[in-house]
Amino acid sequence: MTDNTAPKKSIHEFADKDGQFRRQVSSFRSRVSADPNAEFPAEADRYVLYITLGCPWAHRANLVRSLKGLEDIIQLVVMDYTLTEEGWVYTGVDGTAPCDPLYGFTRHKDLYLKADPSFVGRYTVPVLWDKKRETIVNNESSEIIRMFFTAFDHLLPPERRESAHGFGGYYPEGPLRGQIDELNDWVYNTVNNGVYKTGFASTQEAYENHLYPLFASLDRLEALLKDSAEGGKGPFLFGNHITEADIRLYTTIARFDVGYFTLFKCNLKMIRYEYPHLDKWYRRLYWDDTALTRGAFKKTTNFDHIIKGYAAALKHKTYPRGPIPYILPAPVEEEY
Ligand SMILES: N[C@@H](CCC(=O)N[C@@H](CS)C(=O)NCC(=O)O)C(=O)O
Repeated sequence: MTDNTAPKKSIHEFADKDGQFRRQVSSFRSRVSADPNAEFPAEADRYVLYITLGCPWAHRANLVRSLKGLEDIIQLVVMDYTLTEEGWVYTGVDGTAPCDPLYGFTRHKDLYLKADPSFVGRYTVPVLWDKKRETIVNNESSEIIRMFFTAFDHLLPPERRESAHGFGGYYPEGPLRGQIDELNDWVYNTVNNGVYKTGFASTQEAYENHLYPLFASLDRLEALLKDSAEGGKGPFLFGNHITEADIRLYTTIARFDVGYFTLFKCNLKMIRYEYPHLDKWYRRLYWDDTALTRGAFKKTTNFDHIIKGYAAALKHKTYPRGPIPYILPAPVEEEY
């Protein structure tokens, strides 16, 4: 039997031998907890979030950190957007950190090896680091955002606590939770990770096998948002409130026209021209600066790092300058 997942010669060789891209399973899976006696209790100035601004998975964590107003509680470290043969590195380019502020490392790899000298695998972002125990708590974005939703709530003003929002929370208890999970599941497989399976495919067959399901899912999301808006349910995926499903979809849609369409050949349709409801949903989130988001979507979206990061990952010598503008203006009231 062929071992499709055998070690690769280059860090930039993303597809396995059969032409398919398979995402590595995250290794550090502990949780920060509100319980003061837990192994990783939620405390101010104890945890550090390591990211690059190009990465959509890291973006999820950065976005929820901002949405929740955890900026003064969880430290943020931003690395260079260029994936090198050594993995993510520190260079200080374009406003990124010159080196790791805790240990002076110049490679992200060294943080993984500090946590576990025997670690083998890809040195991914995001990473949530514990300064006290000097180890990685978790490197799986879907779990980091769930911790951020609730674990630090006792350190936040009452209106920012998940419990204050009842059924309007990001991942509320009750019937909506199952619906969010269900949507997350197909969106992850065909959209969030679907763009990677399409863009990193190294055979025509693998590319096409993921391209069509990706656009079928975008069509499905467009229909869902159209129904929701026309049925008066509200502008978001589950009505009037932003949920985890909006957050997880946003970081992919923000990269679509500027990165996946151009560089990953996900180019059957553009969000801005062919998906009016999806585009309106996206623009509403990005441009919002009300108390609902306090500008968190725009603040955490860096198109320059996204475009340059994807071009570098594919080893392109140039990066695309279009489409201009990177995002269309905020929707006006008549559009709602
Ligand atoms: N399952 C992880 C995936 C994270 C991931 O794959 N991050 C990419 C950047 S977009 C990475 O760090 N890649 C480095 C590499 O592949 O060497 C999560 O959602 O947190």
